[in-house]
Amino acid sequence: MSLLSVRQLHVMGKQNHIVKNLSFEVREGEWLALVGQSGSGKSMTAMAIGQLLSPNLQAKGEIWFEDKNILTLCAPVIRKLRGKRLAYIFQDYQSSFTPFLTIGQHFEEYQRTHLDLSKKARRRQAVDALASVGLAEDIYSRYPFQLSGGQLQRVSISLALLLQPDLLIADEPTTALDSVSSFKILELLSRLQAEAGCAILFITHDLRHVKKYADRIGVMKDGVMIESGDKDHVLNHPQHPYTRRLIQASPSLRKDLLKHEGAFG
Ligand SMILES: Nc1ncnc2c1ncn2[C@@H]1O[C@H](COP(=O)(O)OP(=O)(O)OP(=O)(O)O)[C@@H](O)[C@H]1O
Repeated sequence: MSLLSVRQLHVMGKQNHIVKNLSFEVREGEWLALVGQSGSGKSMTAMAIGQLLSPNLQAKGEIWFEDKNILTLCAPVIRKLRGKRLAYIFQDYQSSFTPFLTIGQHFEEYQRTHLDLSKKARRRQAVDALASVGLAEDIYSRYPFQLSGGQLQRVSISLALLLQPDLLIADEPTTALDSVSSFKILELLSRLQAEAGCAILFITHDLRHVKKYADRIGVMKDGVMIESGDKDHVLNHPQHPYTRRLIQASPSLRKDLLKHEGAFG
């Protein structure tokens, strides 16, 4: 069943038309990857979904989250939705943290806004959340600058999943990490998704990252969705020359594509 339905979305600045007539759906519990090279409008699409666009940009169209058109919601309602049902993790996770607050204080802030729990229960919940992403209890008292990039991104995942959202929007969450940490973060996301049953809208410019985890893929170019479908279908039978070029840019994917075309072409 469809959880999020983006219909004829346009994102515009004063001088530029960034996202053009974009329509797609995210189904309950699925992993949908939005791919495309830098500047194709993936992040602006993600930001429009949570009404997080900067004030100089305007979104037009419809973004249905269950029975609500997000683009018509007022600020307090969208804030509530964003905290509870819809969560984000970003490539630039460092800036999601306040440098002078400990990790525990970040949890506290989030929990006080959205939950009614005792101090003891809040601490227990935070420590359990940290454990679920493989982090020990002592992280709770540390400051963000005392953690590695991989550890900090794990903390932001545990915060994002704390309220068991229905949709997690992950905007290039591994781009700033080395390849070992990236792999671990993707494995972690995949495990947590299976446990929590939430849907993931995963934004990346790297098709290799989606090969293993995504259910479906949407390919964006210059603000337009040029191709979408089941992951295996898109990767093995790309219809658009641009999708083909993206696949060919990765040696392992290119090999698979050639194998398929050899077998079926
Ligand atoms: N505040 C803004 N005002 C005007 N244009 C903007 C603004 N923010 C982004 N853009 C432009 O929108 C276009 C799409 O940017 P977006 O960040 O969505 O691309 P992307 O596909 O996510 O790329 P990347 O993979 O590099 O993150 C770019 O040309 C960018 O310069």
